[in-house]
Amino acid sequence: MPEQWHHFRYPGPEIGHQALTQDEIDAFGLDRWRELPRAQTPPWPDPSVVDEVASVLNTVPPIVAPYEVDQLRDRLALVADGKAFLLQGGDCAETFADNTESHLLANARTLLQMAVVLTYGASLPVVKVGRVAGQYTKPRSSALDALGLPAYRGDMINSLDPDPQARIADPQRMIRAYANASSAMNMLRAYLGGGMADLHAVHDWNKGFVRDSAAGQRYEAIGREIDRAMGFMKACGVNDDEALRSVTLYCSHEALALEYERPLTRIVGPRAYGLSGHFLWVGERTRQLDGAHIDYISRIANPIGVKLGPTTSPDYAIELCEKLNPDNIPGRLTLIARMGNGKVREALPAIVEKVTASGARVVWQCDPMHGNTIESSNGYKTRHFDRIVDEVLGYFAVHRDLGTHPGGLHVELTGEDVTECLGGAQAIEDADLPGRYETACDPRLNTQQSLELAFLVAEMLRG
Ligand SMILES: O=C[C@H](O)[C@H](O)COP(=O)(O)O
Ligand SMILES: C=C(OP(=O)(O)O)C(=O)O
Repeated sequence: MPEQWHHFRYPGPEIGHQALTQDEIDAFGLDRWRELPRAQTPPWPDPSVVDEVASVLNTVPPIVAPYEVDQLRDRLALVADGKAFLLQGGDCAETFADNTESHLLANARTLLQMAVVLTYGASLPVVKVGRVAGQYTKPRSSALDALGLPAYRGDMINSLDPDPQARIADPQRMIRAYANASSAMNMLRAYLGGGMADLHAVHDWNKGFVRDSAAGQRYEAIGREIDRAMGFMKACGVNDDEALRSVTLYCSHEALALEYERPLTRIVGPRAYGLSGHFLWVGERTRQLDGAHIDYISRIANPIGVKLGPTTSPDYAIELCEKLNPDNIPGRLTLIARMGNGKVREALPAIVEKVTASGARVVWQCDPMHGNTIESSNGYKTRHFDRIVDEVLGYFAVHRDLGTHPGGLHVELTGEDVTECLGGAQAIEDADLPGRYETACDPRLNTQQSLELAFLVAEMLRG
């Protein structure tokens, strides 16, 4: 492993305790993005307020710790090597109003249930990453919404309220986003390390409206098998395995508002870490090779991801690997295919083939959501479960044909009983969408649909 990737373990030089000269700081190039072309820049009305906010964010304690970031990169290295699976999911757009204990726990429970289904079904360790504690920005296709108002760009930037004043980008929202992200992470760490994720409690995650569904019943059956296996282990004298009692849930979000990311980036020892989250990704609309976002993520030590839409060329993917992972560190780079079910079978193979032939060690991940967005007959932005499943099937088929590891799944989901995506065992139809359509941006899978998908993926991994 190259020297600069050696782990940075506590106790080591602590954040903020290093006396670096300005030249030494500049050498990290963390502000180079400011001179580069940039898509989806938040329309801040007054740059001086952005600077004031940055000076606050510069000194706050970070949301995650460098050693956790290193640990996630190591776990993702196992995924790159085909020895683990990456499950990433959560809200499309987190909101301040929904940053509640019940919402966070519902989402975490859904991820835990999916992870149990995958771990049990596929006998593979599952690395769990939430779209949580920072997923407060959204890239938009258009600067104006259907009402002609400035588009909602995520709670970190403006408000969802359909009011011209509320839609003005407000830099102070970055401080609220930071506060909400820190409290979310604080609560999740406490619950997941403190008994909620104990495998002895698998049945407790299967709550009310899910328990009675077909997916919930199937899950209960796995829960009973796990109970039996734990009883067996106990009888054998294996009683207190920490791995069965707590779970590490890493947090992730799109690195879109660089005015937020930069002050939360800290130089620790020989490297810079983006400490707003463990895993940061760059989206389909901001992945220009010479653009600001790719430059920023190239300079931090975090595990990072880039979304790849159907127009991605194999050459672009190679250049991306060279730029973002020149040392070819496994676990550093995740390539997230979001091609659409109609395109994945034709667009993905050449990319996987070329990247594999180059020797680049990446994590492959499938986002079956973002290429499958449609408008329902009654005007809702939605996705059909069948198309989501079909993209996952296509993605697995591509990897099976090429002998590569279909390393992970990236989905927008919620632990609430929403009606945002069509289909699934509940057979949600257009007319059902208004019932509980609560997302601030894109439609999410509800818990039952999420579990159904997890069962399908587990079967494919086993196969
Ligand atoms: O979540 C992803 C994007 O922000 C979203 O799909 C863009 O949505 P829009 O096309 O409604 O702007
Ligand atoms: C905007 C997103 O995805 P994409 O960049 O793939 O459209 C997202 O994942 O929130």
